[in-house]
Amino acid sequence: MQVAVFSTKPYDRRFLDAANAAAGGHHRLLYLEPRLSAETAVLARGAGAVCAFVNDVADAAVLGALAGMGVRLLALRSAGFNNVDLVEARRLGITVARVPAYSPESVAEHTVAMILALNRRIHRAYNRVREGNFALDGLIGFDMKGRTVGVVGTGRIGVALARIMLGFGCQVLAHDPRPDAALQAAGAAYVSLDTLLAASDIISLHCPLTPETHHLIDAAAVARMRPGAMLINTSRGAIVDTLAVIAGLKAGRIGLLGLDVYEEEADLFFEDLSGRVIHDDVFARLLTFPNVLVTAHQAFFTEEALTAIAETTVANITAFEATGQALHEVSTERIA
Ligand SMILES: NC(=O)c1ccc[n+]([C@@H]2O[C@H](COP(=O)([O-])OP(=O)(O)OC[C@H]3O[C@@H](n4cnc5c(N)ncnc54)[C@H](O)[C@@H]3O)[C@@H](O)[C@H]2O)c1
Repeated sequence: MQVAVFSTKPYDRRFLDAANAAAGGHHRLLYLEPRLSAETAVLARGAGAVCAFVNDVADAAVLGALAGMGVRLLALRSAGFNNVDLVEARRLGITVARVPAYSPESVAEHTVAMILALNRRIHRAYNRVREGNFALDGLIGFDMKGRTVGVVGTGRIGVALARIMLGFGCQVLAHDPRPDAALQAAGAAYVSLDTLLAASDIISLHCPLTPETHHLIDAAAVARMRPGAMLINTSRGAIVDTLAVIAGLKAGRIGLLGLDVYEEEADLFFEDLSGRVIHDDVFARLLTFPNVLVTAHQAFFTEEALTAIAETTVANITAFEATGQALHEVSTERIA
């Protein structure tokens, strides 16, 4: 099958080529650097399938253009699918497939890296030592053992993080409309979101971005947090109202903030913009805080995750070509 692969970097090509070759090399993968958008959709002409990533846009206009060119499959190289208009895809007869689970540990372990780096001020210590400043003032952290960690969303990634935190000797509070019995048995306590926000030293977000979770962390949620609490978002940017969080940082309500995702990241992340002026003043303000650590949507970025993403994506395309059904279709009940 001919596949137009949008938003590709050299590493995407390496892993997708290997997965395609291992599966028999059946697909012609046309690698495209641009993001999928209304302007770039035309690049998919001639392809039966489009492969897209987290900041590609598959709204009604894009899907309409793709359907008009004969595209029948949208294969996402991600677990999240908040960037796709599923109702419109179904109406147009475009199957949407994703990679539901590709190494929850990759994201959970990056979350732990952010928690520990912020706690022990590693980002500041690294710069200090390089400049010959070996003073410790301002670098005081806290023992993780005995602290309360609130995990919002205990699916694959949230459970993996919760288990690591239990291993650190933390008390784990969880919030999810579908509690995980095994995690409960392992020692996590399910509570309301308000209780979790009020009782946690560290709050980590692992729910999907949906209309219900959009700006889940808003000014009211920030006001409920413990003064000085740590907030980590490695899920999707728009779960957090960035302006509310900046106000929380300025007020000292949020003591430490770790972001791997940002609500307006599409114009920034995955590109080298080091020689340019950042026009996003909200993002630029975030970078000025000494107690904020930002990584550019890299939580998934491990050998294991990239291998699994590529293999499942190729398997989705192969199955769709053979049977008309992808292995991991975004189920229709998720549309309701
Ligand atoms: N930063 C990265 O590189 C990266 C990589 C992969 C996934 N992600 C993000 O992580 C998210 C979680 O991934 P996953 O594989 O664990 O997904 P998952 O589907 O296994 O788990 C999501 C959990 O969130 C719960 N949930 C839904 N609505 C909720 C709400 N309002 N409050 C609390 N919980 C709620 C669900 O019941 C489910 O248990 C994805 O949706 C994606 O946005 C980020």
